[in-house]
Parts: sequence; structure tokens; C-alpha cells
Amino acid sequence: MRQAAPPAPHRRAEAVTAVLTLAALAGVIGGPYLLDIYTVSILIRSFLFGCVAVSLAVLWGYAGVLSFGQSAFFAIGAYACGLAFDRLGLSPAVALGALAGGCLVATAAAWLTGWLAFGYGVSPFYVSVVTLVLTIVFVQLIYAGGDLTGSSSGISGFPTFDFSMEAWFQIAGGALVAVTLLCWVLVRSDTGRLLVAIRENEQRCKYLGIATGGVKTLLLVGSAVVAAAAGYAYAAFNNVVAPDLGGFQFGTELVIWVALGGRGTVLGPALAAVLIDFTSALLSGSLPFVWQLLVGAVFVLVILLMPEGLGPGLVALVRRLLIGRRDRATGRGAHLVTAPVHEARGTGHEAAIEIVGVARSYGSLHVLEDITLRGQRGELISLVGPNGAGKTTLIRCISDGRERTAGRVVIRGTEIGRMPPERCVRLGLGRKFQAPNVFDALTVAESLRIARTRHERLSRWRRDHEIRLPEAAMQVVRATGLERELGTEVRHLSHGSKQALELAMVLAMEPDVLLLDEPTAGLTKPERTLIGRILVDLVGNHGLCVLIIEHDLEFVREISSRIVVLHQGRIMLDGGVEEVVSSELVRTIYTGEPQALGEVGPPGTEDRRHRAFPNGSSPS
Ligand SMILES: Nc1ncnc2c1ncn2[C@@H]1O[C@H](COP(=O)(O)OP(=O)(O)OP(=O)(O)O)[C@@H](O)[C@H]1O
Repeated sequence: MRQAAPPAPHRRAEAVTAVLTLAALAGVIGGPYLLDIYTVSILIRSFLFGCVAVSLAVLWGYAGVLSFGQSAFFAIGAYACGLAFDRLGLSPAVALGALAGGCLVATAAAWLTGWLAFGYGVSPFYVSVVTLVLTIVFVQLIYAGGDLTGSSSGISGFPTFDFSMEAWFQIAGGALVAVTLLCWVLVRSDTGRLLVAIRENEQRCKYLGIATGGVKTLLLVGSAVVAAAAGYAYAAFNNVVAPDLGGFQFGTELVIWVALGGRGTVLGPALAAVLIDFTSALLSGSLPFVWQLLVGAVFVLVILLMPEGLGPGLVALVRRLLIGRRDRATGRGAHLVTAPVHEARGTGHEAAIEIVGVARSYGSLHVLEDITLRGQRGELISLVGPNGAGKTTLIRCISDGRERTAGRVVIRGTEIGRMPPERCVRLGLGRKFQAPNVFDALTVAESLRIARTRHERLSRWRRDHEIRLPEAAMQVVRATGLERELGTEVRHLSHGSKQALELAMVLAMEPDVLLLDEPTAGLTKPERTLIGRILVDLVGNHGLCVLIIEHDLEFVREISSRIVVLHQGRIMLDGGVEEVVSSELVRTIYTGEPQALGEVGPPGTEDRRHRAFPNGSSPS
């Protein structure tokens, strides 16, 4: 496929990075011949710590995974080196085996951490707790290792590589330059945008079919391997490993360095790690307590005055001087292309969606009972009913297999069972939430690109400026003027544009069944009319099955092929538009008259009546 050329701001950023990289490499090669031996030996350590800080910067600053356990991964690599060299002596096979072994153990530990921390329904803070525990477990294991691990004294004096100080400096410095450059390439790529999307709105990512837990686990494994390799080099250089390397204190120091250097950059944390560790080594001897106090005070000040850290401030300044405003750097150059149509799922004869006997209870509260419903291709089914009737709960039960307490949901012939949202979505489901559920920190183009993840693999090393969209999504983007806003950050869009963007993102997945929860909430009359026209076209010309929750009965009347009335968790009526709209039962449900239903209507039905029948008009 032909690739679009990157826009000018990107090319300038790449040129600036190339110059910085060459300058850094020149410093790394020439530095040890200009600096005194003490400075060189401290900087070697600082460079290796810098590698770990950069890997944490990607993990935390971009993907939002705050890990205190990078020290444990670092120490795993260090102990792999110390143990192997101490027990087996130094040979190329042992050296390579120890490096591979350290990385493998770190991979296993990171994978286990990810499995524990990124499971279904787990709070994002849980990973911080799990990684904290990891450091404690690691230190306890080392203590319990007795003679094998050297317990609290660690291992020292083992044979190691016979490299000169200059060579160590060049290896450690070169590693820092390489890790920083690779991470910079990653975070600027489409995959880097995906990491930001996960940090910003993990729920939306899942409903775009992205297995966010898997992505975060992979990233954690990658950062653990970088940390383990740095730990290996640290042990080989220093000839000593100790339990403190894997402890909570070092893990927290790494977090502080990244916070000071700045989340959302990779250069900031690299520089902060080197500068703070280097200065610590120089000052902690003469000013042991004052120095710690000083670092603590600066940390508090930066968090208060520059919550994003020092790096982003400096980067913004450099960008303004060299490149221009941020939006221009991230958004310009993106353009839309119509994507080829993918093969339809299923046999084509089955129902688009089939709901059989679905129920949902919260303890003794039965919110949904025995819901049975079928939707075909080319049908627009409106789900109406007063507040609290269970409409949103039904949408949740359809789009997340773990929500319902009984019944079956079948999408294009496949039962969803207990599938999480990202797997339901892959069966051909698209869900738009009531309030716009978008990525505020991304541009419109980036959001649409992320929405195509299910169909197009995201690049790990570059940004694709060509956004390929299916006809239906393209229609929404064009009709609502989003085409002219491709470079705009979503946070700057109006409410209506955000609603349209979310709809376009959902359509970009090429769903067969579209679930819409009050898509016109908060929209103006012309915007509502436009969305209505688009929906009718999606159903008529693209064959989608749309299930829409709506309170505006005029709107429902104009667009629906069928209306389903839900009341107190049960389907009261399922029929054609005129039949339902003129139904006495519907009027009774909305006005809460007890006679017709043999019960008292739910509280607050007056308000609902006004929402359902604008201007107080009757449905008939
Ligand atoms: N997590 C929960 N725990 C307990 N009860 C819940 C929970 N979620 C929803 N409910 C209850 O389920 C009922 C149905 O809620 P739901 O949001 O599905 O109604 P709705 O028809 O979509 O209403 P609205 O039109 O106001 O959005 C309400 O009584 C609500 O309080």
C-alpha cells in the first residue's frame, strides 16, 4: 500500500531528533576521554538507571500504568548476572545465558503481574499495588535464598567482563541513547497513540474491540526486559548485587525521576534520571540529609506547579521555537480515504441479533426479566420506556457477556456467552454511549485511526496519515463537518461534534449491529435531524441493524422500523411505529396511571412525560 508522506512539522521533529541523537552519541563516544574517572564511573550507573526510567516513562506517562516494580525487574537482571558469573564463571555461553535467563524471568514476572493487575473489572490503581508487592516479594526471596543469593549482603567480587571504563561508558551511554530513541519512535507511532487512548479512556478502547489488558501486559513485559537488561549491565559493571536494587525505595525513586522529568515525554525522564542520580552521588556524601530533603522539596514543587513535570514544559518551548503549535504537529497532514469493504460475517440468513430470556438482577432487585427480542439486518428498533425501565441495562447485557444473570444473546449466529466487551465487539457489535465517550487528548484523525484497529494493524514505528474509513463512517464525518477538524484535539470539539465523532468511530469498526444510547441527547434540532437522516441511511443502504434508546418520540417516529416499549424491566409492547405510538398502554406507562397497569407508576414520571413527548404533545 502506498504510504502518505509525513507532513512538514513531523519531518522537522524528526530532523531535530536526528541532530540530538548524533550530539548525544558524540558525547557518549568522546565523553570518557574528557571527563575524570570518578565522573565517568558515576555516569555509567546513571545511564543504566536512565534506561529503566525511560521504560517506565512509556509505561506510566503514555499508557497510564504506574508501576513501582521496575526496580524488581532491574534486580532480576542484576541477580541473573551476579549468580551466573559467581557460580559458573565467565564465558560467552554463561554471559549470554545469564542475560537471556534474566530477561526470561523478568518476562514471566511481568506477565504474572499483568495477569493479576489487568483483569476484568480491576481498578487501574491495582497495578501499583501489585507492583509494590512484587518488590517486597523479590526482596524477601533474596533474603530467604541464604548462601545462594547472599541474603542481605548480596553477591560481590564475581568475575566479569574485562572492559575499560571508556568502553563501559560507551556501552551504557549508547544503550540509553538507543532505548530513548526507540521509545521516542514508539510513542510517536500509531501504537503510541493507542497507548494514550488506553490511558485516556480504556472503556472506549474495549468497545472498539481492543484487548487493553493484553496491550498493557505486553508493554509491561517490554519495559521489564529493558529494566532486566540494564540491571544485568549494572551488575557486570559494578561486580556487586544487593537486595536494595529490587526494593520499594529504588522503585519509588524511579517514579519520582519520571514525574520530575515529565510524563508524556521520553527525553525528560532520561535526563532527569541521569541528572538526579549523578547529583545525588556527588552531594549525598557531603550533604546526606539535606540532599534528600532538597529532592523531596523540588518534587513537591514540580507536582504542585507543573503537574506534567519539567520535560513537557521544555518540550513545548522547543516545539514553539522550532516547530509551531502542538495541534499542527499532531494533526496536519491527515486525510481520509474510503476503505475497501470487508467480507460480511455469518451466513447472511441468521438474525442480526437475538436476545432470549435475558434477565439482570442486582441482589433482590430484578432490573430486567425475560427479555426476548430479535433484530434483522436493515431494521431500526427503538427502545423506549420511562427512566429506570432497564433500557441501558439491556444494552449493557447485549454488549458485555458478564452482565446478564440469565438468558442468551446471539450476534450474527454466535452466542456471546460470558465474553467481555472487546470480544462481543469482534462479533460485529458497535456501541455508542449516552454521553460522548471519546479520547479528549487525541485529535479527530488519531481517534478515527484507533477506531480502525480491529481491521488494520497499527504501526509501531510510524504515524499513518492516511485514515481509511468505511463508507458509513465517512458519511458521518463528512456530513457533520468533522472532515475539517481532523487535526483538532477532541477536547476542543462541541458536544454535537463529539457525539458525531463517537458515532463515526463506532461505524469505523464496520459493525453489523449498532447499539445507540440516546445519541441525540444534548443536540440541537438541526443536529438531531442530521443524525436521524444518517441512521435511516445506515439501515436502508448499509443494511445495519440498529437498536436505539430514545426518549424523543417525535424522533423515534421519524426513524424507526419498529418500537419496543420497556417498563419495569419487561417488554410491554413490540410493534410497528403507529401501533405503539397510538397505544393507550404506552400513554399509561408514561403518565404512570395506575389503573391500566394495576400498579403505581415509578416516581418522577411527570418529567419523563415531557422528555418523551416534547411540548407536552400526546403520542397519538
Ligand atoms: N449497578 C447497579 N446496581 C443496582 N441497581 C442498578 C445498577 N445499575 C442500574 N440499576 C438500576 O436498574 C434500573 C434500570 O436502570 P437503567 O439505567 O437500565 O434504566 P434506563 O431505562 O436506561 O433509564 P434512563 O432512561 O434514565 O437511562 C434502575 O432502577 C437503576 O437504579
